[in-house]
Amino acid sequence: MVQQSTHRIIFVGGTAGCGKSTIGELLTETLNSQASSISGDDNKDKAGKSTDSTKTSVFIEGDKYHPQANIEKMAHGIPLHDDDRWGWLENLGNLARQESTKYQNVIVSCSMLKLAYRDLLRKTIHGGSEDDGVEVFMFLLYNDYQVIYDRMTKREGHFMKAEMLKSQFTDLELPDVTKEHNCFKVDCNEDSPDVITSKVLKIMESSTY
Ligand SMILES: Nc1ncnc2c1ncn2[C@@H]1O[C@H](COP(=O)(O)OP(=O)(O)O)[C@@H](O)[C@H]1O
Ligand SMILES: O=C(O)[C@H](O)[C@@H](O)[C@H](O)[C@H](O)COP(=O)(O)O
Repeated sequence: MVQQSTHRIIFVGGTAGCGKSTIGELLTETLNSQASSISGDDNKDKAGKSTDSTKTSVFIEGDKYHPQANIEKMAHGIPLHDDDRWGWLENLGNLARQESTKYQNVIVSCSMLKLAYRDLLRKTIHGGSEDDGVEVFMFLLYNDYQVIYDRMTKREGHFMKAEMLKSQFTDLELPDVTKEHNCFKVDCNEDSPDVITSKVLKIMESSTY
């Protein structure tokens, strides 16, 4: 079990369109609701969401932190290269670390397709020491190409178009949990966001600290 005093940084990753934002947001809301029902603090807004004063978890949408040049590249259908990604990943790692001093759980959506990207995130967060009271979890949401492609063609107003999905699958390096601590592939199939979020929570619950 994760110790109560441990702050968690939970990355939700995978290819474009796999559901990072959807699951990241739902996971954050679920953790906030759990915390407010445990504390008996029922400060909810009209939509039933936890209010700021009760929040123990925060969501960071990784796409919001891309430099403009990256957004323009992707919007023009040009896949990013490693050199476009290092600075973005480092910023996200630093931001997550910073937020973890304020929140019990920091949830970050970030594709982190390659092992080297995940290594950089872990290194940025922990520096030299992993014994720093911050536990990093990484989840790579996985679904069949066609399922994601179809969803992306229906998604409106996003800079990333479905045609970019091929290059995302080419870059994708799925994790092997025996080699990457606390890094898990989550098979999404046709599961609903609620079911996927429960899977993620269950994995964290059963992981040892
Ligand atoms: N489990 C799911 N079942 C059905 N549709 C989903 C599911 N997860 C996400 N979606 C839909 O798929 C699209 C892509 O999801 P999104 O969260 O934006 O992915 P990402 O952040 O990984 O690019 C959105 O239109 C979203 O509503
Ligand atoms: O919502 C999406 O479609 C994705 O999140 C998408 O925006 C993309 O995956 C990365 O943010 C770009 O970076 P990568 O090329 O490193 O995935």
